[in-house]
Amino acid sequence: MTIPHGLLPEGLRDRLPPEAAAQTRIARALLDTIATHGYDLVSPPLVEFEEGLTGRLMEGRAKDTLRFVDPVSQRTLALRPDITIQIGRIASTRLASAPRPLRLAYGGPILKLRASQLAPAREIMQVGAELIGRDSVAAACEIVQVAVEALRATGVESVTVDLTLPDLVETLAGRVLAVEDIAKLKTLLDMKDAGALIAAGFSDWLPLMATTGPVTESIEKLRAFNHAGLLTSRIDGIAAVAEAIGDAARVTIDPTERHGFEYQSWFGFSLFAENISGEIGRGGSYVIVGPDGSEEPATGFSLYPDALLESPIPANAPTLFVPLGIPPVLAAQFRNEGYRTIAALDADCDAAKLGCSHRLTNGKAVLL
Ligand SMILES: N[C@@H](Cc1c[nH]c[nH+]1)C(=O)O
Repeated sequence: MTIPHGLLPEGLRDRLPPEAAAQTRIARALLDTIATHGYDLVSPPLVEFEEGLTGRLMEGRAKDTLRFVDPVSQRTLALRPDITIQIGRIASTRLASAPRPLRLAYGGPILKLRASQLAPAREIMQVGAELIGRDSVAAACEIVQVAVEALRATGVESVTVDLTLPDLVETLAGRVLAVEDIAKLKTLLDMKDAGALIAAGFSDWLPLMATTGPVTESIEKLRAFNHAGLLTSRIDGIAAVAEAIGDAARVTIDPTERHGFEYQSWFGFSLFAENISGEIGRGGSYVIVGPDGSEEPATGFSLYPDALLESPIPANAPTLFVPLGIPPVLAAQFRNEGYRTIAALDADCDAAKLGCSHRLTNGKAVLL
C-alpha cells in the first residue's frame, strides 16, 4: 500500500505557524531562566548506541525506546526517550573530572516507542536541568525552585508542585516484607484501591493512602506513619523543599505516587498548572552509574513544554509590509523598533493576504 502524500507516522506531526514559533519561544524562556542559575547548556545527539541508552534506564523506559539497526555501524541504535540519561552519560564520562556540583541544562525532542490515548504524541520536547554530584535537601530545594521559576517565566501563573517519595515503600517495607510482597503492595498503592489493600492483608498501609493532600496536613499524617523513625530524614526533606517553594507555587504531597518515577530515589516531584491538563514536568533525585560501576548522586527536572501550547498563543509582533523599491535600511530601522517586516518580492505580493498589520507608506508604518 502506498502512503498518501504528506501523511506522517502515528504520533508524529508538523508544527505550523503560530504554534512552532510559540514552542520555540517557550523553550527559550525556560532555558534562559535555567541559565541564570548557572546551568550550562549541553546538546547530546538524538540517537545513540542502544546499550548506552537502555542500559541506564529502568525497565519501563527501556521498553518505550525506539530502536533500529544502523547500516553504517551495523549496531543497534536507539532514539532517546529521555535526555536525563544522556546527561548522566556525559557527566560520568567526558565531564567526569569537572568540578562538582556540576550544573547542566538541555532542551530538545525525545521520542517514545508508543503513544497512548492520553498522550498521543510520540515526539515531545523536553527541557531540563540536572545538578550532578548532590542529592541533598539543598539540591532538591534548588531544583524545584528553578523549575517553578522557569515555568513562571513562560507566563504560567499558578503552578502546583506535587512532592513524592519514590522509594518510600522500599524504605518502610524493606526489612519486613518479601520482595514479591513489596511489588504487590506498590501496585495496590498505585491503584489507590483501599478495598484491595485490605483484601490482600495490607491494611496496616491504609493510613499511608490518606496522607495525600495539601502539604501541612500531609506532613503531619506522614509523621504519624513514621514507624521506627525510618522516614524522618525524608519527611524533614520534603518539609524543607515545601518551605523553600514558599508562595511561588501551591504544594501538595502524594507520598506513594510512583508513576513516571522509575529511577528517582528519595525525592520526586511533578509539576502542574491551572488550566493545563496533565503533568508539565517532573524531577527528583537519582543515581548516575559510571562506566566502572561507580555511583554518583544527582538531582534534576525535565519539563514538557508542549503542554503549555494549550494556553492561548500570543499574537505575532506587528508585521510591516515593505513595498517594492524601499531602501533596505529603512526596513531595518523598523525591525530595530520591534516590527517584523515582510518585503514585497514582486507586484503579486499582497500585504493583507500575507498577514501584515501595517504598510510602510511615506516612511511611516500605517495600519492596514
Ligand atoms: N527525566 C525525568 C525527570 C528527571 C530529571 N532529572 C531527574 N528526573 C523525566 O522526564 O521523567
